[in-house]
Amino acid sequence: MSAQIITCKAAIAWEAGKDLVVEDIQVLPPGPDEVRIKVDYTGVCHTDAYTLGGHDSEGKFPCVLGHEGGGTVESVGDNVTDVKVGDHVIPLYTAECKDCKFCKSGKTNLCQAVRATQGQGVMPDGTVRFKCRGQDVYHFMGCSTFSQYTVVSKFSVVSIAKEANLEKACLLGCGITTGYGAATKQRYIQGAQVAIFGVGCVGLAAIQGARAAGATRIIAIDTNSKKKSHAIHHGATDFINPLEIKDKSIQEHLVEITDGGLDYTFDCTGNVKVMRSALEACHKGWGESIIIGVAPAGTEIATRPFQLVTGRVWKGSAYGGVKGRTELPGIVLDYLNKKLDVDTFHTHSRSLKDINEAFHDMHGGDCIRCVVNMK
Ligand SMILES: NC(=O)C1=CN([C@@H]2O[C@H](COP(=O)(O)OP(=O)(O)OC[C@H]3O[C@@H](n4cnc5c(N)ncnc54)[C@H](OP(=O)(O)O)[C@@H]3O)[C@@H](O)[C@H]2O)C=CC1
Ligand SMILES: N[C@@H](CCC(=O)N[C@@H](CSC=O)C(=O)NCC(=O)O)C(=O)O
Ligand SMILES: [Zn+2]
Ligand SMILES: [Zn+2]
Repeated sequence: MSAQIITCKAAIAWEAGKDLVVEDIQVLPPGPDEVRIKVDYTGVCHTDAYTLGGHDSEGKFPCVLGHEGGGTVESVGDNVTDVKVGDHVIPLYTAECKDCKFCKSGKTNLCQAVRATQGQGVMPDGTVRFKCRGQDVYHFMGCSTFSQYTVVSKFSVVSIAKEANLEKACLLGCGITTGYGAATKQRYIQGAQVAIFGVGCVGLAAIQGARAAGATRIIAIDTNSKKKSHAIHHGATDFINPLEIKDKSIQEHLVEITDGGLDYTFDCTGNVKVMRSALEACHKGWGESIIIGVAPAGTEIATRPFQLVTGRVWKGSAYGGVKGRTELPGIVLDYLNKKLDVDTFHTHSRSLKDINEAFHDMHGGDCIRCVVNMK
């Protein structure tokens, strides 16, 4: 029997800068290369707030935000073979087609098969699967997990072990995998001195990745001293609140205490001034700074070119460099085998009707991740 339109609840972002509105939405059946998912849980990431705040140059409204979900496959299109009805799945905002130039390069996880339409808020055929009050509603990051049901491309979803609790595993859809992957994928991190700027969900996961990969000194830097205990729990050896450093910049302080600078630094704030500090805290000749944070539209990074001439490297990472369909099931197994701590990132819970409170939680200073129960 072919799939029908589903009417369910979703949190609609009608316009930038306004609260989400939870109301009925119609979710169309999946196309031949698509998967319809019953979303069980979703995290709320800083990037959702960034787009809702009007800072995303790709932001399209009205839309269904959310990209850190876990759910169950409800129906699949005729050409879908890798996931089946009833599977537990994670939607992937970084798709993996396994066939494009990017996927086949072996150099990047940035599959381009659906990226152009994803950025326009539509499915690969150029149309949407959401309607509300008779109006088309855009998709977001190819996931739109703030709806009880969503439709994604078959390249943007992966099945995971059913033993993994989706209330926790949903966080592997973005924040944890992003930080953990970005650190573990650095080639020479074993024995390295590392600094992580911003220790929210992404930064804490980067600390955990650096520890797992054998970094010997891991310096956590955050303007919120309440993050210190979380940072130490995940493996930081030092915690610095940059607001407490007087008479010198944080990068000067870091260069001093590390005998010339860090081997690796990670920006997990999205603040372009912090990105500069992170680059300039790197060791001359070889230090590498990885930008993970997403900066507001219109902002730009700056440093003296001499910083790069003298051997520091500035680069970036999306979704931790992880290829979702190939690698995420193994990361979920690491979680199940207790090699990766996921549970302690889940500090707050909300129901769908209270989803706006999850955004307030995020800015409250004591929240790592708020998980929304979509039932
Ligand atoms: N590249 C990618 O694939 C991804 C990027 N991101 C981006 O990564 C960034 C981090 O995300 P997330 O962990 O969810 O965000 P959080 O807001 O949870 O964490 C950021 C942390 O940085 C702190 N901070 C703010 N300003 C400074 C500063 N000047 N110096 C040091 N610390 C500071 C914040 O403190 P306070 O709480 O006081 O504000 C907070 O503790 C965001 O920009 C997000 O959009 C997220 C996921 C994937
Ligand atoms: N749309 C923005 C850029 C937003 C961005 O950089 N997104 C990250 C993921 S953030 C997750 O929480 C990312 O993966 N970027 C790579 C990509 O292909 O989008 C803009 O237009 O600036
Ligand atoms: Zn995110
Ligand atoms: Zn691809």
